[in-house]
Amino acid sequence: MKLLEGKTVLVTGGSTGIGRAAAIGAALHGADVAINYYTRDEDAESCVAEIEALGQRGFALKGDVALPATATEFVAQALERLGKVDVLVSNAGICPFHAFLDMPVDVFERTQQVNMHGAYFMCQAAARQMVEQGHGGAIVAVSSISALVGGEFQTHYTPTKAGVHSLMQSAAIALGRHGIRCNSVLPGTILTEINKDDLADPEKRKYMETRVPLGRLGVPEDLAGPIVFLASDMAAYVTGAALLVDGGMYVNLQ
Ligand SMILES: NC(=O)C1=CN([C@@H]2O[C@H](COP(=O)(O)OP(=O)(O)OC[C@H]3O[C@@H](n4cnc5c(N)ncnc54)[C@H](O)[C@@H]3O)[C@@H](O)[C@H]2O)C=CC1
Ligand SMILES: C[C@H](O)[C@@H]1OC(=O)[C@H](O)[C@@H]1O
Repeated sequence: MKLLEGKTVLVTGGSTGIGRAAAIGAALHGADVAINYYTRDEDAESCVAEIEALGQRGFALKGDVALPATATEFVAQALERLGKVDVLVSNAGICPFHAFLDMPVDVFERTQQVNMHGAYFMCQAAARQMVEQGHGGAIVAVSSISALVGGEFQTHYTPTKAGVHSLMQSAAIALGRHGIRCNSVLPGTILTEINKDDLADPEKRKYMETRVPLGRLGVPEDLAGPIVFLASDMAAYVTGAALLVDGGMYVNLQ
């Protein structure tokens, strides 16, 4: 069964990793898909090629989510090229691992701007369009297990993920009357570009694997099903919710 037949889905940071898996997952479920991305044109082009190979329409638009204008332009282009906006997957994010005591101000500020401001502007722009269309919609934000637990080298990052989680809760209230549902997924440790260097240390990787009751780290495709589900009408009465997708890592105390 295709869960997103006839829908138009927008994905930020859709060229690699979790965003790409969500974009392809949405296309597999019958959606036309627009992706935003920031670097590496070839990754974005190959993602669009995969979407089109599945028989769906797709396009990629380069832009920095930290800037409000990127959000308005992304939504405007989606409207012009795909006709409407039904779903936003707010996924773009960075995690430049760094110690707390000597955190450079620019690394701290950029992490807030991309992860938190970016999610806010994108969700607001998509929601404005959904309200204008008048037939509801769904927003799925990629938060993190890090919204709930800390990380020594993520003191600038974890508050942004708690912020995204909180944004979905408040937006669910603000947008419920318009039939727009807002939920978040909370991935555990998923093997992507964002943690390639951090997990290059075999000891660290082994340790992270042992934390997961299901016995392995995640792959981007592990997020596709939960994101498609929350975006779809199967989740018609789900809003303000947060879904851990972590192989059980969060509950693994001992
Ligand atoms: N990989 C993991 O273990 C986890 C990742 N996440 C979150 O998942 C999201 C996606 O990350 P991954 O797929 O893991 O890594 P990734 O590095 O493969 O993907 C990040 C995506 O965001 C885009 N991006 C980065 N800065 C941007 C900007 N300023 N404007 C527009 N796009 C920008 C990149 O181009 C890329 O497409 C992030 O929000 C991250 O915080 C959450 C929990 C765990
Ligand atoms: C980038 C990290 O590996 C990843 O980011 C998160 O949000 C997870 O908590 C992991 O630490």
